[in-house]
Amino acid sequence: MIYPFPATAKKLGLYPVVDSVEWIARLLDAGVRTIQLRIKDQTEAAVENSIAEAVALGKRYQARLFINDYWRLAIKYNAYGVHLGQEDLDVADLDAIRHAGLRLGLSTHDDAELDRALALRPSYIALGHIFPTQTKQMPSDPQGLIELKRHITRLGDISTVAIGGISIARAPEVLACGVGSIAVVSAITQAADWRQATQTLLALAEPEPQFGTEPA
Ligand SMILES: Cc1ncc(COP(=O)(O)OP(=O)(O)O)c(N)n1
Ligand SMILES: Cc1nc(C(=O)O)sc1CCOP(=O)(O)O
Ligand SMILES: [Mg+2]
Repeated sequence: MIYPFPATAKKLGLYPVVDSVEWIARLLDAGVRTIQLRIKDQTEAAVENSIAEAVALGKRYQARLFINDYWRLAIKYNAYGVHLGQEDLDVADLDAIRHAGLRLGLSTHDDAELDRALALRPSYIALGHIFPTQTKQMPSDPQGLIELKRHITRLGDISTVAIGGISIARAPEVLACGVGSIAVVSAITQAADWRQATQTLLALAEPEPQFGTEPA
């Protein structure tokens, strides 16, 4: 029997994905309460301090801080959660993450990946990439809104996150598909005015109330 990962809010709201502790600090201060530290292709030694600081900030702001990829360090510093992609799944120790009580978010890009993710009973499922993105080279085509809606319908009560090419202009149509969260990189980090962009996206995404009111 596969035991589920701890639940998170069904609607995680605005979910910025950023590559530094500086971004984590400024976005938590701006009111963001779901966020991911995504540092790519470094040694564990090189990212350890950043992960420790990000987790401490997440706790100080009572935010949902997910660590991308570096699941061992996420366990070591007791992060709120870990985000893993399909390739990460081939090497990560999911039992260790589950036993440590961390939430797990999983990337998916098509029905086969969705089947695999569902079987693992994660805390949320990310659906990407919805639109073309300049932030990451993607091996697949964008899924678009019709596929997003189909996946959301299939996923029912599971917490869902849409990612990939989501701008302020496109956020309303993505949210209208019923997804619980919009994950964004460039819409905030490349914005002419990141504070204004963050406030606009926070208002659009309307997250649920914070800790204490969500499922254990
Ligand atoms: C919320 C969210 N969704 C998808 C991803 C992508 O994760 P992954 O497929 O593991 O790719 P990398 O981010 O590791 O390049 C994500 N990070 N966050
Ligand atoms: C990190 C990442 N993962 C994706 C996926 O589809 O799995 S798309 C993506 C990049 C998203 O950046 P932006 O908001 O700038 O398009
Ligand atoms: Mg990954």
